[in-house]
Amino acid sequence: MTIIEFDKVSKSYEEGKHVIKDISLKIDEGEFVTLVGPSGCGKTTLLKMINKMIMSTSGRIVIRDKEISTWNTTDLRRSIGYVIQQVGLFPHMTIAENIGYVLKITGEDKVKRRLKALELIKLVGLDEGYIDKYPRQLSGGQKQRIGVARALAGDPDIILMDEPFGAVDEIARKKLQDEFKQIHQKLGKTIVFVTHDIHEALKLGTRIVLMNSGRIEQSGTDKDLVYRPRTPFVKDFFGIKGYKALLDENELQKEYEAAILKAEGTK
Ligand SMILES: Nc1ncnc2c1ncn2[C@@H]1O[C@H](COP(=O)(O)OP(=O)(O)OP(=O)(O)O)[C@@H](O)[C@H]1O
Repeated sequence: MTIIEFDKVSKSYEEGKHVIKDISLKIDEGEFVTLVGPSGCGKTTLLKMINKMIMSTSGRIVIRDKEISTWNTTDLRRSIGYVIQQVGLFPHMTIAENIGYVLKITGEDKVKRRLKALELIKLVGLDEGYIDKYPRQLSGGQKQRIGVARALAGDPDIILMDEPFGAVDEIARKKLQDEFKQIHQKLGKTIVFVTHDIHEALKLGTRIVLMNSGRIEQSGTDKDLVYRPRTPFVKDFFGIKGYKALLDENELQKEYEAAILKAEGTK
């Protein structure tokens, strides 16, 4: 069932200069949609229109069967998790308090908030011992995990993520991706995830939406985009990186071993 719908949506920040151009897109419940494309193509603008952080200039946006202008902004935002690159944890609050913040606003008692924080900290792969620490005592990757836990605290059915793993190192990033993919499979939330990283987009998305200058160039599965590109732009964008991303770890290992054997044979 459709949970987010864009119907001929456009956006201009300056008169006559559209950064989103007539986009129509339907996202079903439980989908993991990655928005990918070159810098400035409009990914963040499109994402922020879902929780009313940016208003469209024309067209219709429908969230859970309700036209966006009829949503109370606070209600809408509380029902949608939001994770960005700089998670912005409150420095003077413990991790438990940070995770439980939304629940505090909605009136949950302290015991329930702590139980929820404990459940979520484990879900995002951290030891429960971290619960009484402060953000400054955590690494960048750990802070991102708390950002994810906090976004899940209010049990939203939609989660928006804008380059959430962009600032962490390569190894931590890969681990976060693997774990977050599992969390999605387990919880079945609808995720809209902005990234400029081809590998990340293909690995995480059940559907990948490639944007180009404010339009959708192609939308489909990883195989659709890499093996069946509809335009030269799609083909060029994914290129060899796309093929590599679709090879699984075993195939990559085999490729690597074959390259070594070949190199040794030519010594
Ligand atoms: N508040 C704003 N005022 C004017 N122009 C803006 C504003 N925000 C974004 N833009 C412009 O709109 C276009 C799309 O920006 P957006 O941030 O949505 O792109 P993006 O694909 O997310 O880029 P990136 O990958 O670099 O973050 C860009 O040309 C940008 O300069």
